[in-house]
Amino acid sequence: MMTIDEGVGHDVTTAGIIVLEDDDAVAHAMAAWLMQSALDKEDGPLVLALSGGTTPKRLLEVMAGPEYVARFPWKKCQFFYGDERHVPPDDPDSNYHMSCEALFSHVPVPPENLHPVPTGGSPEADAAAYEAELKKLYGAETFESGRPLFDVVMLGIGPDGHTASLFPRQPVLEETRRWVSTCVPDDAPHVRITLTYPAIHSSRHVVFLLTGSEKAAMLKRVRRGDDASLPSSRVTTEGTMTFVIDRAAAEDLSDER
Ligand SMILES: O=C(O)[C@H](O)[C@@H](O)[C@H](O)[C@H](O)COP(=O)(O)O
Repeated sequence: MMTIDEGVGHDVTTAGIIVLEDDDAVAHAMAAWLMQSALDKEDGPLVLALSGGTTPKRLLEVMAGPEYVARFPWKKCQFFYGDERHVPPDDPDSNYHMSCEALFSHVPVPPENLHPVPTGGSPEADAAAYEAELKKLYGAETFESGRPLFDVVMLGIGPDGHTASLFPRQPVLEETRRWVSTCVPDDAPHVRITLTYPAIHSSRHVVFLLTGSEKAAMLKRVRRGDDASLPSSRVTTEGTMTFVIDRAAAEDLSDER
């Protein structure tokens, strides 16, 4: 798989940051990199964990464009979700719903390549079912280092420093065994189902997508890495971690680059 800076056509700094002009540039660069990675992959499908949120939505919309409909190897890609709200799949708050509206209802992806988080049972049972689905794909009950579950895990960062549905102060942050867990945020609606830190760790690439000046201060805090109460700052991967951001989100990082 090509490195992200080759794919995006910009240098990644030693700190693992790529700064592009604006949210549109971020979306287009990520879409191009994902397509090339999927085309290049020879040893099985490209396995993605998608994120909810506004920046990924723009990326998915770009991937619904004619060039991607025609050239993206849809059959070669397995689409999972980093987290989900425990709501029906047609709920406006569902990440699956958002991804279908933005992308999947417009492209020739085989339905069996879409892996929405189940939300029809209890949150605990649905989390366990999603974990079982991931274990089936992986072909083992425990992670082996050097054999990542995901090719790419896409993440955002929320205003309280959460990522996926790993929210501050929640027990899920201490999970070491489960791959998928529930999370009940203090002040966000809906029970969530989320990948845990160990599942995110089993990846070739973790990519944080951040755009807009409202992300700048939190990004600086996360990048400082000295505040373990911010869930985003505790994400690790056995592969590479890259922040693909726009100028506005980068405005507080001048001392880092
Ligand atoms: O919303 C979700 O489904 C994700 O759980 C969440 O982690 C999201 O990625 C961040 O809150 C950033 O969201 P924005 O990109 O919309 O700011």
